[in-house]
Amino acid sequence: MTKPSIAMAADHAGVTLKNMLADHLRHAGYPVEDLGTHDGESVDYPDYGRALADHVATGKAQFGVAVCGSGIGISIAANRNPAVRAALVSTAEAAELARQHNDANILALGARLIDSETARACLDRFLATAFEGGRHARRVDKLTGTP
Ligand SMILES: O=C(CO)[C@H](O)[C@H](O)[C@H](O)COP(=O)(O)O
Repeated sequence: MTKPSIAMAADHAGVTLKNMLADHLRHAGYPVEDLGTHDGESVDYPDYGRALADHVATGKAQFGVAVCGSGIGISIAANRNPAVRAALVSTAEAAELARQHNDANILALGARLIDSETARACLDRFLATAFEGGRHARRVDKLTGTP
């Protein structure tokens, strides 16, 4: 089965975790596009959150992974795009619910608040879980103003 394409972005605080997760995904056979940042030089998370959101919203990638120190700033930035549902999670259960109930299209992680094994588990569960639809579709539609 064809694997969905994944775009990834991080600020300086998230670059190490982002790179580790990109390697993990490539090893598992996912097409991955890395939108940066690429080193530890201080950068601004809104720039990366916005670029990732644009990428997902325009269909260049099916899903996104956003990482900053807490995951908060970059998820706020990504969620300013109305086509994006970025979910900041710290457990695999939350990652599963983000897909099942919210049809989240970006997974956000806080590199300073989560260990790499848990982050990998969150990502794997996120990508393995389908949107349930049904009553959840009505609610997701309301997020974008669809009657
Ligand atoms: O947006 C954040 C906080 O909600 C992220 O954790 C950033 O990565 C963080 O603010 C960066 O902080 P730094 O002191 O400039 O490394």
